[in-house]
Amino acid sequence: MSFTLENVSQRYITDSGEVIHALADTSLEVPAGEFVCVVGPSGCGKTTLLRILAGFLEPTGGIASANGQPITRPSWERGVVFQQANLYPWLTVRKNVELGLKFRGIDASTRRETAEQCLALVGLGGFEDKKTYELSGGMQQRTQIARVLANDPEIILMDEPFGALDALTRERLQMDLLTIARERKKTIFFITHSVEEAVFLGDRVLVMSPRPGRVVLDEPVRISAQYGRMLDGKELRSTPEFVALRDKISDTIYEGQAP
Ligand SMILES: Nc1ncnc2c1ncn2[C@@H]1O[C@H](COP(=O)(O)OP(=O)(O)OP(=O)(O)O)[C@@H](O)[C@H]1O
Repeated sequence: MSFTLENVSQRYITDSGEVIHALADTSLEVPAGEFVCVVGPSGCGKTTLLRILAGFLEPTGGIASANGQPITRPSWERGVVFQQANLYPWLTVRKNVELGLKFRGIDASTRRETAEQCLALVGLGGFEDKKTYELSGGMQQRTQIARVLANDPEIILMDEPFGALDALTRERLQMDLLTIARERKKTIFFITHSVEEAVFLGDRVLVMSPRPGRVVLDEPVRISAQYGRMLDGKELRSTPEFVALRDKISDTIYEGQAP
């Protein structure tokens, strides 16, 4: 599923009446199956953009569409993964993953089978009957990803999903996410504060300016697609292409900041 933004902008009005211009006119076309990473300084409107795409927020200007249809509400076709897993602690891992399917009225045996498949896909086969508080942070994040995958969304919107994880767990999850994105042909919109993560994962990296945010660099990347099967993560991060892209993107972010 593709998505587009046509002159999308966002102004918030705070409780004290202040108008915050969070997002300037932003236009973007993302074809089905593309992995787009978004980086930019804190407060530049990345999460605002994700909330608009998720259908949590109607933009104050412009139109956001998925497959040509205006986005007006949340939909299971657009799954959202947050920095915190937000799992239900009183439910097992399996029941957490089944929840969206249950809300959609899917029968119990299909739910069970789908949950098992998705948990196996994120490397949590055998953990189905654990309570979520028995899991590590990385395993909770895997469960959250399985919960989204269970709905088989065509677009996955991810807001710093690995930001709270230690470096090793983060790298493992990055590799697994790349495999899932390729095998399941998902369109992914991935927000991160890490330029390295963006270059590693993305087919394309968008850099946003400080508030009001707009896209100041739209860079094709495809490092993992090019080298992913030949090199391990560490080797890949030291290729000249990787280093050059990382520096270009970092420089663009820093150039946009006030001195
Ligand atoms: N509901 C709201 N009401 C008022 N202002 C808001 C609201 N939500 C966000 N903002 C403001 O809009 C701007 C953009 O916020 P947003 O969360 O989209 O940025 P971000 O790039 O995701 O930031 P970060 O990288 O720190 O998570 C910020 O200045 C924020 O304070």
